[in-house]
Amino acid sequence: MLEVEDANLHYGAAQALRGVSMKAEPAKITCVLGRNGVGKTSLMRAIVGHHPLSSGIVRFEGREFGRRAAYDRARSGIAFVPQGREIFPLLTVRENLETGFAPLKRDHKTIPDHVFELFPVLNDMLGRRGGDLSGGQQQQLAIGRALVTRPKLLVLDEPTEGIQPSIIKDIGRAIRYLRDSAGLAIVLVEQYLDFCRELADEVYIMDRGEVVHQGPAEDLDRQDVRRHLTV
Ligand SMILES: Nc1ncnc2c1ncn2[C@@H]1O[C@H](COP(=O)(O)OP(=O)(O)OP(=O)(O)O)[C@@H](O)[C@H]1O
Repeated sequence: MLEVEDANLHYGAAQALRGVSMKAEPAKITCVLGRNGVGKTSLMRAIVGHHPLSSGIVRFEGREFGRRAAYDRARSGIAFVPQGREIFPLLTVRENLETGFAPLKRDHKTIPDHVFELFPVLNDMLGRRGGDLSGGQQQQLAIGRALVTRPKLLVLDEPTEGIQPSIIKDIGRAIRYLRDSAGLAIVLVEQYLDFCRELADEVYIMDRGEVVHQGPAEDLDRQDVRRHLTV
């Protein structure tokens, strides 16, 4: 469904991705791991169209994206939950969710029921400002907003960062539901290894802009694989 082939990405003279290839499939969770600054966010930004590749291909459902803009990719069914959540602090929870309507056709502009089933707190707080929510609630809001766009592929960049354990569990349950019941393809960038091990089907490990390991989640128990993740 999603294929990245031989991706290179630069910030000026600095190269952040070096020949990266990866895939993500429907009803599977693909985890991207690696230490700080190895290029995980850059890869996600290239997939969703926030930063252009210098060379290489991003293909979704058989179509090459080339230089297509982020909103166009959202319309094709890609949703992004960015690192740091980026919710609108002065908009209400409802208004934040409704920003997800942007890529939808007029008669699809509704909030799907499963958003409130997965995250009941959002229903309880619809009239509250986004900035008044806790970090964990904001993360649930960011995921909810992404689901409003009715994605086929959900890209999550470190959704557990700075979040309390009970909400991490809720987020894990939601991600599993989205894979198993909604059949979404999920790409998950994570630093929290146990969360990844519990959820992932396929794992990619990056180091210095390159993919240094690819394999099933069980590989994370191998010492030669783990060494890529230790400081
Ligand atoms: N906008 C930018 N301009 C210049 N360099 C950048 C920019 N964004 C990232 N970089 C650099 O590119 C490299 C990869 O960064 P990236 O954020 O993709 O890594 P990461 O693996 O997601 O790290 P983290 O886990 O800290 O989020 C780093 O060396 C970083 O300093």
